[in-house]
Amino acid sequence: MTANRRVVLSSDHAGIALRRAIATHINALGWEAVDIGPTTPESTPYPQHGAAAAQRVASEDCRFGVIICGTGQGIMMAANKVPGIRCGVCSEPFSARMIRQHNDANMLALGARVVGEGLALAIVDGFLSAEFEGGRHATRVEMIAALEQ
Ligand SMILES: O=C(CO)[C@H](O)[C@H](O)COP(=O)(O)O
Repeated sequence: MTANRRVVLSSDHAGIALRRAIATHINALGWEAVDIGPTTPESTPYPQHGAAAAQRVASEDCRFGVIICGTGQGIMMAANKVPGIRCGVCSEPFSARMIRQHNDANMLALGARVVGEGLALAIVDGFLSAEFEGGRHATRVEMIAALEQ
């Protein structure tokens, strides 16, 4: 499958079960889940996993990323340190649609200790089905990019 249908998935130890459920769901939707782990349940620091997934998106090897830790917050913070990444934490589908439509987000962060599996899948659906609207929002996204200089 081409890079523009690939979704990289990563998590810390808190997000392993949810990550696997999301990978299965993403594949069933016709995207290709690129699950970069971790696979074992030992405690593992979220910054390295957020950064690893973010690099796959920033390098355009994958179109989107979905990253998971206990709250989604720490792994989101790490991912957003990688130039070109726009990642938001979402706990409901409306925000997941809006970060695509208005913010052109390329990564979604979820909290495995915040949302259950059913809600998480609905959030992923919202994120993957929405399109960036451009227009006035493009100017604002360009302003975010300028902050990276
Ligand atoms: O949510 C997180 C970061 O934002 C982490 O998953 C959480 O801090 C891990 O905690 P613990 O080491 O107690 O499992």
